Amino acid sequence: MISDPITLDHEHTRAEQRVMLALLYFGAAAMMTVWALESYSGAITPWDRWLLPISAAAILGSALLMRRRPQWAKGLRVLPVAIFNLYLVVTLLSAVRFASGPQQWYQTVTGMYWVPLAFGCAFVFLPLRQALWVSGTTAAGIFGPLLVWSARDALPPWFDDSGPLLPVLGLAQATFIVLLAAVVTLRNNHEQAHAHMQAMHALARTDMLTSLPNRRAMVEELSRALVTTRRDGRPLAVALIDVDHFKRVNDVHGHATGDAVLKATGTQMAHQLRASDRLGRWGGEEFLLCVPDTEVASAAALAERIRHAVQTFPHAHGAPVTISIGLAKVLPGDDIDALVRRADRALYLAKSRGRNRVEVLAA
Ligand SMILES: Nc1nc2c(ncn2[C@@H]2O[C@H](COP(=O)(O)OP(=O)(O)OP(=O)(O)O)[C@@H](O)[C@H]2O)c(=O)[nH]1
Repeated sequence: MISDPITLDHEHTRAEQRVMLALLYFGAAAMMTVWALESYSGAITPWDRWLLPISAAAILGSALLMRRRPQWAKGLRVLPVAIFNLYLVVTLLSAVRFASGPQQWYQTVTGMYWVPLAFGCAFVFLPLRQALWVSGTTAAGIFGPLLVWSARDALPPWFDDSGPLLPVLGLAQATFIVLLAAVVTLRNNHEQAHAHMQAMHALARTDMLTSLPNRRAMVEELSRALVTTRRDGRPLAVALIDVDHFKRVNDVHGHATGDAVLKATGTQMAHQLRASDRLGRWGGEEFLLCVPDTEVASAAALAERIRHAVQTFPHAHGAPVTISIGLAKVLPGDDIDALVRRADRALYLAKSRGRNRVEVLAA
């Protein structure tokens, strides 16, 4: 059976949450690995010795908080992104300004390597507008001071001597932000189109008046049920259900009352079913019920329950409404037409034997 959109959405959110948490654990572990490598090789700066593990711990902490409070997780996502981006701005600018010799070069270059990752995190964790804002702020936080220092000749000599490093780096990072925004926009468009298609698919298979599956959906249901029955040799019963003297309801009480009766009858019948049974509007005042995995005797008992529920329902127009039900079981070699035709023959019997009854076609 196809999962309903709410279940699918819930599963999607849970899967997304799992990926986000895995990324945060991985990120914290990567930061601690960098810390260990740099500490071991002596390339670590005095501030990174503390800032790096503190930031990693803060990211891990926010991951654990998101796990503990899944209902806040969406709002909390900005936290690890802000921690990482802030750490990167501080450590990079400090390296340019306060580190010296090879340590300064190493910390600046590796810092620049991590900047695209900061943008990437923003676009993975946050909605598009927020991601653009965070990335823009991060880029401004890094390149703003670098530009000012460049204008004042306060940058390390190798920065300007080795070529137009600052504008090229800035352009590369800006291009990366544009690329990420484009990818996310394309993905959002794709998701919207997909959701729209799902809605259209559901609409095309739903009867507007009763909100039950329509004939198209029931034909699909029947063909699925027939495939399963043929494959597993499981029983299958199908019932055609027709409202008795429905023309009279329309003629006496009006078309609007007729519509209300069809709606209420559909709802009453649906209340009697198990999750695996499928009821749909076959057309006009006729409904079709597909009862998989059920012997015809049990299906007849279900049909009787449905008939009784409809008969006893107190309609707003004050008169009882009854239904006739024709039931048939699947036979070897049956296709949809053959099966429904036998249910229709059984329905004809129910009508001709006085209505408000269930008839089963033996073969
Ligand atoms: N209000 C309303 N009436 C509908 C709808 N679809 C079909 N009908 C009416 O249902 C009536 C069916 O009438 P008949 O086929 O003569 O059957 P019946 O009066 O129920 O008689 P039996 O089936 O022999 O018991 C027709 O008058 C249709 O116009 C609908 O969506 N709304």
